[in-house]
Amino acid sequence: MTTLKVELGERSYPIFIQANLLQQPNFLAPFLKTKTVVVVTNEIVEPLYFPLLAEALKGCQISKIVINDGEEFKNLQTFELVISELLAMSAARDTTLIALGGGVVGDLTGFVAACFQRGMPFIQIPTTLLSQVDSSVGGKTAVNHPLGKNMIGAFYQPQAVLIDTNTLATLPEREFAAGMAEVIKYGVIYDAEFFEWLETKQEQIKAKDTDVLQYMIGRCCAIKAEIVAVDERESGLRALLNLGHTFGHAIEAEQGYGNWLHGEAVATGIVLASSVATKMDWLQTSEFRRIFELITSFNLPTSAPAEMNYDCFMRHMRHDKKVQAGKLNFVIPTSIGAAKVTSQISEEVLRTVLS
Ligand SMILES: NC(=O)c1ccc[n+]([C@@H]2O[C@H](COP(=O)([O-])OP(=O)(O)OC[C@H]3O[C@@H](n4cnc5c(N)ncnc54)[C@H](O)[C@@H]3O)[C@@H](O)[C@H]2O)c1
Ligand SMILES: O=C(O)C(=O)C[C@@H](O)[C@H](O)[C@H](O)COP(=O)(O)O
Ligand SMILES: [Zn+2]
Repeated sequence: MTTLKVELGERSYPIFIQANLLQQPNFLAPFLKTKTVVVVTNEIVEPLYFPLLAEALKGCQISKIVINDGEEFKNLQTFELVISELLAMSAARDTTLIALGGGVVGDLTGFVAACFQRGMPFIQIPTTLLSQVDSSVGGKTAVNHPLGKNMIGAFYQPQAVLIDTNTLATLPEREFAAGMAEVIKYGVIYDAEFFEWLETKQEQIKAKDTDVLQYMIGRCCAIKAEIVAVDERESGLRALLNLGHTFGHAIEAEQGYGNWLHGEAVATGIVLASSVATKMDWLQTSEFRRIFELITSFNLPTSAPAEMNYDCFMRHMRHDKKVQAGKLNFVIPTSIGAAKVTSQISEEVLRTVLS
């Protein structure tokens, strides 16, 4: 078992990572305020993992809310639907919400928890690689708006993050690869040694070696916990976690949140940001190549949809949350293991990279 902690004073919480965690007796009990629990999940995950969770919650009064599957359902309509179901079942402020699923279920459930009666406790049980390494940790909760990704949300931390790596056994390969984009991100922005480790462990990662996955997920959660503890609300350091997202979110919004997966858009965004960095002479070409090669080795896309030109990107990117005083800020790698946030990118370079 890997145990980590997100240090946020009285809002601190643990992260547990273990194969078969869902089958450990009483693994949830310490984090429940009362014995009334509502599990939010989706139509794909529910038949796979709700029965195990229900077994672990024996003795509690359990209800479940099953939402539609897909990023296009991470919106205000689903938010309202979940709130209405909570009201219909007379959920109260001390009911615990449990998010069982990927980042869509986690982000939406967290936002519901932040808003329902102005805040109720929630627990993250992430079941995709992406949600285990990134979205379940750190308290960014949100839904999308047609005009912009994660435009409506709150910073709201869970009571605990409980990761059963065995759930990855049923995850489609394309979804696993999408999660690898966020994994690679941590190496690029923060940890050169981890990036090198990823380069050498590609085969074991693809083979889903249990120990290798446990270490990889643990390292990502540890980096994220460290960053969030320093800068919970993204006034500085935390913005680095947004590497690739300014371009990536533009791709997702342009596609109407279908077609491209979040991780795929982020992978392409990382390549675009790295390309900007080399053109501005901030990143060596040899390092650009290593980033590009690691991303392509997991079959992730590296170029934006052909129909998206500079103007199209700019139209979406003006809604980016890192806009300050009307200026767009980009996260740009400066070497493997380090990145900076800057608005000082020439229009010419941006036009070249986005054309
Ligand atoms: N809050 C944050 O800090 C943060 C960080 C990164 C990403 N995100 C958000 O996370 C979302 C992406 O998350 P995601 O990649 O997990 O997508 P997702 O939640 O859509 O899950 C991907 C697919 O896998 C299915 N699935 C989930 N677990 C499964 C399992 N164990 N076996 C089989 N199928 C399974 C889902 O039903 C879905 O079809 C995006 O909305 C993104 O914006 C948030
Ligand atoms: O936790 C963070 O901070 C991140 O930026 C992690 C990202 O991987 C994630 O996709 C996040 O939801 C993006 O946040 P946003 O503020 O750009 O909507
Ligand atoms: Zn992301």
